[in-house]
Amino acid sequence: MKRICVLTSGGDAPGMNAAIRAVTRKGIRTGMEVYGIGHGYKGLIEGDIRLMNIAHVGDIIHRGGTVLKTARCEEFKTDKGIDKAVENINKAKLDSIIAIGGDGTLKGALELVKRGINVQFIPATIDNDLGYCAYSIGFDTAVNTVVNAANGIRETGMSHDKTTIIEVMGRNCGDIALMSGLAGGADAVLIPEVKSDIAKIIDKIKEGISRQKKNSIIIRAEGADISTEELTEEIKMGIGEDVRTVILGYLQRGGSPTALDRNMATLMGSEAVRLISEDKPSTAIGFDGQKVTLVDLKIADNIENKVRADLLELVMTLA
Ligand SMILES: Nc1ncnc2c1ncn2[C@@H]1O[C@H](COP(=O)(O)OP(=O)(O)OP(=O)(O)O)[C@@H](O)[C@H]1O
Ligand SMILES: O=P(O)(O)OC[C@H]1O[C@](O)(CO)[C@@H](O)[C@@H]1O
Ligand SMILES: [Mg+2]
Repeated sequence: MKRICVLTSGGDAPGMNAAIRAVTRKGIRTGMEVYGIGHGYKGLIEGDIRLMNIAHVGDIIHRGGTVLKTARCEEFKTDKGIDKAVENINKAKLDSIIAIGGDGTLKGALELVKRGINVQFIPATIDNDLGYCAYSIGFDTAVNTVVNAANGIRETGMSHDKTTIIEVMGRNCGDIALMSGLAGGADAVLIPEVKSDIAKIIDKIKEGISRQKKNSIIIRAEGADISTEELTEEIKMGIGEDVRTVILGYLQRGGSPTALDRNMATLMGSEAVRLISEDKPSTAIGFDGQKVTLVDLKIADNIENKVRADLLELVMTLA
């Protein structure tokens, strides 16, 4: 009987629970013993390893967050920390680890692989910043959350003739800003990957004002090259009108996962168990829009993430 374990690491992402459910239930029903690790790599170091059963993952498919809990664990970035984790993995006689998280979690998984542990990686981060795959679990829910917020902001902005700057998450990746800007009909989007052209944005908003459109929406990714405060000041001065600012923050990480995120999580979780049952090497699992994709885990970490920068122009053309 194979003994496998599942953990969630880094920021939580909507859909992580659906992935935990798929891994646990498919694992058990394939004849495996499935263990859950609490608080990601921290739990591996501390030996927080518990046996899961079918009921443990009941009623979670629709919930955001992660029932296994998650953490950012600095100790796991040290040899001492990783060695302790490997010791616990061997002590518990675990055949394979299923790690669910973002780019940092992938780096951590690579360290385990270097020490001879079999790891199946499932991408789950609202940032969508993993270069080896087109999509990460949680991104769709986060974008929908931003778009819903932008809808409300648009209504009050329209009523008061106000321009609003919305700051969104994404760390060094502009995908949340770009895709929510496109879906929310924003007037301009600022992302970390592209130098911001404030004069162009001001001209665009002024053009709107000249045709009586006084409620523009600008979406700024948190990693963009100008701060929200500076941007607000510059736009205020440039258009000669008051500007409001909304920082969406953690609400982008919570919320019930969309059907897309649940299904991605379910398919990838199921695939991870299949790979282990067939004794496959460590793999980074992904999705290309239609089907699950597989990349050698050692290669996955070196694939650079590319942003659809051309969409910035499209946002402004359509505004
Ligand atoms: N270079 C590394 N070596 C070993 N472990 C790492 C490395 N980088 C990150 N990790 C581990 O992975 C954990 C999660 O990484 P990080 O905090 O970057 O989040 P993430 O997985 O990228 O998710 P998100 O970006 O969505 O929050 C870290 O706290 C650390 O324990
Ligand atoms: O949870 P923390 O440590 O505040 O991290 C926030 C970061 O995590 C993310 O929400 C991803 O999980 C990023 O978008 C953001 O930069
Ligand atoms: Mg990350």
